[in-house]
Amino acid sequence: MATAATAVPSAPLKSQYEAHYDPTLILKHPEFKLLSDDAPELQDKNANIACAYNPAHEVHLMNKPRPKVGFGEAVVHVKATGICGSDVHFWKHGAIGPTMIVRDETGAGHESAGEIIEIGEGVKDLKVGDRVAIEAGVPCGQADCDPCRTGRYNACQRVVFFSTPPYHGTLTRFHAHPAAWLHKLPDNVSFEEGSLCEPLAVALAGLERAGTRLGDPVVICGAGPIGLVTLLAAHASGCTPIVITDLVASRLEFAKKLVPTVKTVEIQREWKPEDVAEKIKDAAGTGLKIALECTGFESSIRAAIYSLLFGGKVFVIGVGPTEQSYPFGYCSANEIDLQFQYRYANQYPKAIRLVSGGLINLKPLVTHRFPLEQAVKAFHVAADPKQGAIKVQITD
Ligand SMILES: NC(=O)c1ccc[n+]([C@@H]2O[C@H](COP(=O)([O-])OP(=O)(O)OC[C@H]3O[C@@H](n4cnc5c(N)ncnc54)[C@H](O)[C@@H]3O)[C@@H](O)[C@H]2O)c1
Ligand SMILES: OC[C@H](O)C(O)[C@@H](O)CO
Ligand SMILES: [Zn+2]
Ligand SMILES: [Zn+2]
Repeated sequence: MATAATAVPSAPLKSQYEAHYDPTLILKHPEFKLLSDDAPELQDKNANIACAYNPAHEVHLMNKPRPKVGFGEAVVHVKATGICGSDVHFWKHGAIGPTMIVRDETGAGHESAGEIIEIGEGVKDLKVGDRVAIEAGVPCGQADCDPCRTGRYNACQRVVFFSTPPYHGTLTRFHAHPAAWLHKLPDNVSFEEGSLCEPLAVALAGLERAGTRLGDPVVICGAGPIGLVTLLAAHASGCTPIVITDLVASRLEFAKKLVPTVKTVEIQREWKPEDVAEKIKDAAGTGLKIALECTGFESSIRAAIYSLLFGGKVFVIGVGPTEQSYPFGYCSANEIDLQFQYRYANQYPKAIRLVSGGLINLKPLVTHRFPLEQAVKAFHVAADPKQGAIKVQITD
């Protein structure tokens, strides 16, 4: 497989930033403006409408200049974008961890797919009209970058991850992207499914690094979108039995509809992790080898630790607070491995093959759809637990 280092076009890094990715250039651009509810741009299908959040915890539509295609790039008409929990988190809380901080207007969205409408010089494998999934993280691909050189490009320190501050996201009508990070969609994979390949890529990266195998008994902690795509992927890869936990009954019911054989554990907040672990073990009916942790909460990670056999592995996909504590003595005496996932590398082609080949059906995950002009409404639905949304999609 080609590594990131060979796949990235050889345009100088600085010019890539200058061309499209420097948010200060976009914000200072005369065409950039926030849109009122009656703005004429909302009626104009050529306007590059985007959805943005800011440090005042507002979410609104903005108009961005239409991107010009650069060397090795394509302009994509974005047709479908899913709202990720991190989009909502950036809007509501203004930061994720100590480094990703919303300091200005920041365009949302990194789960997108669309149609190519313009091709830049030097692009050989794609053409106008191609349908593509957008891999939102664009690593530097430079020879002096060890993660890029060795194919673990999710660790690239110079990555431009669209929608993570300071970079605007792909929840916009027109988006210029390096062609090397666009993945062609087969005819039987819809734009919505293409956009859902992003959370699927997270789950696949987790399963790959967790080392799950055919017949492995596993528990998935948390039945949010990430837990649910992890469930679909674990099921497709032959894990059995699969137990899934959540605090919310409706999410477990959703999991059961996706994979009827899954065993569910509805956790009560007052239960101690050791008690949760007993319920998980009871539900499994057999010793568990791997926990795929999809909440990031300490109590859930602790429960996962206690639920496994000697030599088991807790694989943490969830993102939690900067500091947490774990039962060291228990992990040590029971050889429990603890492992983590940060985004993904080399997963999009696999995700697309799995969807196209019929092994993973992502369609049922979409519970709500809104047109681009109503993206703000979509954000409010995604952020309100009472609405029962799993994946909110914005289409154009
Ligand atoms: N590693 C990565 O690269 C990566 C990428 C995307 C998302 N994530 C993280 O994955 C996690 C899940 O994302 P999501 O979009 O599904 O979030 P979500 O908040 O929609 O879902 C989390 C689910 O966990 C449940 N939950 C909370 N506490 C629990 C507990 N103690 N036990 C069992 N279930 C519990 C919630 O009820 C909810 O249904 C988040 O932490 C997110 O930041 C990580
Ligand atoms: O799916 C990718 C994740 O949402 C991102 O890593 C985000 O959480 C921070 O940039
Ligand atoms: Zn995300
Ligand atoms: Zn790099």
